Amino acid sequence: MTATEPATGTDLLDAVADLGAALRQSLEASTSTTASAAQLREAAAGIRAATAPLAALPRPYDKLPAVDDMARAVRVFNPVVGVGSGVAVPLDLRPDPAGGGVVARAALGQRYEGPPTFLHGGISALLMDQVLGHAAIAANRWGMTVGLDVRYRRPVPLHVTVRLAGRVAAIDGRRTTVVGTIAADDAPDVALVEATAVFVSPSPEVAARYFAGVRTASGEQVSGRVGTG
Ligand SMILES: CCCCCCCCCCCCCCCC(=O)SCCNC(=O)CCNC(=O)[C@H](O)C(C)(C)COP(=O)(O)OP(=O)(O)OC[C@H]1O[C@@H](n2cnc3c(N)ncnc32)[C@H](O)[C@@H]1OP(=O)(O)O
Repeated sequence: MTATEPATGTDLLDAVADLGAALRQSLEASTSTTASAAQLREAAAGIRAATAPLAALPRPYDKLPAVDDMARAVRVFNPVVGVGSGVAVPLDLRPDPAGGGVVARAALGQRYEGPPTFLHGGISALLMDQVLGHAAIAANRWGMTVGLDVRYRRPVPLHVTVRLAGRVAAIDGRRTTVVGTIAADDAPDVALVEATAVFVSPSPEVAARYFAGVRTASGEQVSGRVGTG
């Protein structure tokens, strides 16, 4: 393929993922380097120069990326699971083979630091919101978060593989209650973080109002089957 040909499905997705990985490497390096002021300025100039051509081709925020796949809950720029996102881990959530729910493993880097050497508590909450949301979707219960309760039992160490898991605990009308944990992968029964979230499926009228203007890349309306991730 030449540079002037439009990128197609897989090629575009590969490129989105490649740029996402480069952005994450850049963020991780920028938060864990001892480079001099001159080296930092040189890096900043290079990043700005690389960004300019992207910024010149903006996508309206109510038009979904061409490589999103709403039917499979794939959102490439989601800030937790999106392969194209610089801020995402990205978590690779899978069905939990132990039964019910979803699970992911990840070692979290310096860019998510809160207390020195430990994960920021707000990041734990973000990760749990997403993990529990996917557990709801895995049970065919998509909804928007209306409540998220997070208990921090022990700090989550950086650079150590942790296990993030969630499973549906209760269903009541449009409400789905989901519970989950973050734990060291080698001690999965000792929760460092415990979370409970309530997701509510918007009524059709509310969903239509919220998402009426949202379109897929090919111009189809996604109202009523849109996700929030
Ligand atoms: C097809 C798949 C595509 C997938 C695609 C990929 C997606 C992949 C990502 C997934 C993972 C995302 C994870 C991040 C998810 C966010 O980040 S969501 C963003 C943050 N949340 C919000 O902005 C939600 C704000 N809240 C609202 O807009 C409205 O409350 C809602 C949720 C639309 C509900 O409004 P509504 O439809 O008018 O419902 P309403 O009648 O008020 O309440 C319905 C029921 O829920 C109850 N309820 C309401 N609030 C609460 C509450 N706080 N506590 C308990 N119960 C409550 C009500 O009491 C009522 O109960 P009943 O009376 O029926 O017994």
